[in-house]
Amino acid sequence: MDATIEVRGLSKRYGAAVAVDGLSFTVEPGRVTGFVGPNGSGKTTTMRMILGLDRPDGGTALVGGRPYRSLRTPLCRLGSMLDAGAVHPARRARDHLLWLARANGIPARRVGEVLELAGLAEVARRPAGGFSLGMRQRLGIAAALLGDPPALMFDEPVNGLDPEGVAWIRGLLRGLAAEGRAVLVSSHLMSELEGGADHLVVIGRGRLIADTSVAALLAAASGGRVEVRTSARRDAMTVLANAGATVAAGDRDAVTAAGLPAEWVVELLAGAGVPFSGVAGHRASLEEAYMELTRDAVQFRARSGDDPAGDTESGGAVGGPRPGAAS
Ligand SMILES: Nc1ncnc2c1ncn2[C@@H]1O[C@H](COP(=O)(O)OP(=O)(O)OP(=O)(O)O)[C@@H](O)[C@H]1O
Repeated sequence: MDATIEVRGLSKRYGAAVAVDGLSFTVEPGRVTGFVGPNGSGKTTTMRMILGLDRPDGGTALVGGRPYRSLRTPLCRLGSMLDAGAVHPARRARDHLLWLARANGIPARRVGEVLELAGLAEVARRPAGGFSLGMRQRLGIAAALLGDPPALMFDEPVNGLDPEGVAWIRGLLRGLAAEGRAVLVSSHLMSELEGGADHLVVIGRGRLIADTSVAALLAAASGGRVEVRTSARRDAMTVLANAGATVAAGDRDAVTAAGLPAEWVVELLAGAGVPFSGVAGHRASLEEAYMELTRDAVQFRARSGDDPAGDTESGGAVGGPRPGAAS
C-alpha cells in the first residue's frame, strides 16, 4: 500500500488573507517529517486540505496517489489527529473508538490493541470529558492508529504536554516510521522536533521555506563557524575581527567566529597572547538553524507590530493563534 502523502501547489485564501500559498512537498514512508512554521503559517490549513476538510483554491493533496475523500476506507490509509478535543465529553474512551471502528469497518478487537498502545487501557471506561490534556492527546492518537494506516498525520501532538508525554509521543512516532509508515507531525517550535524528526518541511506565511533532512539543515547552519572559550572575550573578538572573521559573543565565555579555519583561530589567539580554553567547530542546534531560516517571517512580525495599519493578510500569517484554533 502506497503510504506517500503528496502536496502539489496547494493554495488557500480566507477572504483577502492567504493561508497557504502554492505549497508543494512529499511525506515519504519510513521517516518522520516535521512540519514547522510560526503560528498562523498555514500548517493546520494544509493538513485540513490533505484530509479534504477544506477545499483548496488551487493545487492537489494526494494520499497514496488519491484524494483522501475518494478513499473507500480512509482511516486505513491515513490516520490523523488534528484536534484532540474533538470527542463527545460524555462518551467513554472505548466507546468513542468502537464507534469509529464500526463506522469504518474495522474489527472491534483493534480497539483494545490501540488502547493498549496509547497507554489508555486502564481508563478506557471513563468518559473522555474527564480526561487530562495528555490523556486526550493519547485518545486522539489511539483513534489515528485504529485503521493500522500506512500514513499518519498529527497536528501539534505535543502542545502542552509534560516532558514524559513529549518523550512518549516522540518514541511512538519514531517507532511508526521505523515500521515503514509515512509520518507528518506539525509544530510551531523546532525544539519540540529535535531528536524526533528525520526530515523537515519548513513554511512561513503559507509558503515553503525549506524541504530538507535534519542532518543537512544542521550541517548548513553550522558551516564554517568556530567556537572559542575564553576568559578574555573582548580581546579575542578584536583579534579575530581584525583578521577578517565575523565575530559574535556567545553564551558566558564563548565567542563564535565565521570565516577563518579553526587552526588560524588558534594561531591568531596564541600569537596575540589571548588566553583560551577551547576551540571547536560550532554545532548549531535545530532551533538556531530554524531561527536563521524563518528570520524573514519574524522580521515581518516585528514590522507589522510597529505599524497599526499593517497588512493584516500577511500579519495574520505570522501572528498568534486565532481564537478557537485547533492547535
Ligand atoms: N476558518 C478560517 N477563517 C479565516 N481565517 C483562517 C481560517 N483558518 C485559518 N485561517 C487563517 O489562515 C492562516 C493560517 O492558519 P493555520 O491555522 O493554518 O496556521 P498554523 O500554522 O496551523 O498555526 P498554529 O501554529 O497557530 O496552529 C492564519 O492567518 C489564520 O488566521
